[in-house]
Amino acid sequence: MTAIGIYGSAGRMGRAIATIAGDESASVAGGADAGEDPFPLARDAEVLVDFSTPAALESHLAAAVAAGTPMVIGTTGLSPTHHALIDRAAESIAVLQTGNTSLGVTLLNILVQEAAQRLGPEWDIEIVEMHHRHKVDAPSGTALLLGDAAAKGRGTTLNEERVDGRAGLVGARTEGTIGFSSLRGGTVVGDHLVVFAGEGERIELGHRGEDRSIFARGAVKAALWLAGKPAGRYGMAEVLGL
Ligand SMILES: NC(=O)C1=CN([C@@H]2O[C@H](COP(=O)(O)OP(=O)(O)OC[C@H]3O[C@@H](n4cnc5c(N)ncnc54)[C@H](OP(=O)(O)O)[C@@H]3O)[C@@H](O)[C@H]2O)C=CC1
Ligand SMILES: O=C(O)C1=N[C@H](C(=O)O)C[C@H](O)C1
Repeated sequence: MTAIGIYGSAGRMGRAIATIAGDESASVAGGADAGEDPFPLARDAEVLVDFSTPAALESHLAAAVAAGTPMVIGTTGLSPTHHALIDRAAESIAVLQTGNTSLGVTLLNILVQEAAQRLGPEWDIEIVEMHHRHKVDAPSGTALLLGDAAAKGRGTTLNEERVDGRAGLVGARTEGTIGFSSLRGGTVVGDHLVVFAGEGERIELGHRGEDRSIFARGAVKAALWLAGKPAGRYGMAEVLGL
C-alpha cells in the first residue's frame, strides 16, 4: 500500500481520489486544504497529489521538495511562472504535471500531435471545450495540453500560435494559429473537441468525460507509478505505457 497525501482533499477531485484510492491498492495518508500547513502532509505521505488552486502550488512544491516526496500536479490554470517552479522542483523530486489524468485524453493527445504533424499548418486547428458551471479557469488545462500537442506536431510552440476566445472585429484567421473556445454550464465533467478544418472537409478528434472517476483513477495510477522514481519531470503517457 502506498500512502497518498491529497492537496485539495475537500474538493470535487480530492473526494473522488479518496474514494478510488483503495481500488488501486493505495491508501490515503491525509489531506490538506485552504489555510492548512502543507508541510506535515508532505512528510506523512509517500507521494502527493495536488488538485487545488494555482495560488497554492508554490507552497505545495516547497513542502514536497523539503520532504523529498514526489508529487502529481493536476491543478490547472498554471502560468509560465508555475511551470518554471515545477521545473525547479523536478531537479530534486519526481514531479508529474498534466492537465488531464484520464486514459482517453492521454491517448487523444498522441493522436492530435500525429494528425497535426501529418496535416500541416494549412489545416486550421480550433479547440472547443465545455465544463461544469463551477470551473474557474479557461481555456481548460486539457485544451492547452491538446493545443501544445498540436503545436509540437507542427514543429512550433503554442505560445507563438495561441488565439483565445475571439470577440468583435478581430479580422480573418491567420494561418498556423490554434484557436480556443470555452463553454461553461451545468454539470459537464469535461468535453474536448479538436477540429482540423481544411479545404472542403473537417476532421474532429474528441473526448467526453462522463464521470470524474476517470481523472481520479488516472491520478492514483500516476501517484503509484511516481512513488520511488528519481527526480525529474514525467508525463501521463509514460504512466499508461502509451
Ligand atoms: N488534471 C486533471 O485530470 C484534472 C484537473 N482538475 C483540476 O483540479 C483542480 C481542482 O478541481 P476541483 O476538485 O474540481 O475543484 P474544487 O474547487 O472542488 O476543489 C479545490 C479544492 O482545493 C482547495 N484549496 C483551495 N486553496 C487551497 C490551498 N491553499 N491548499 C490546499 N487546498 C486548497 C479548495 O478549498 P476551498 O473550497 O476551501 O477553497 C477545494 O477544496 C482544478 O484546477 C481543476 O481544473 C480537475 C479535474 C481533472
Ligand atoms: O475543472 C475540471 O473539472 C477539469 N479540469 C481539467 C482541465 O482543466 O482540463 C480536466 C478536466 O477536463 C476536468
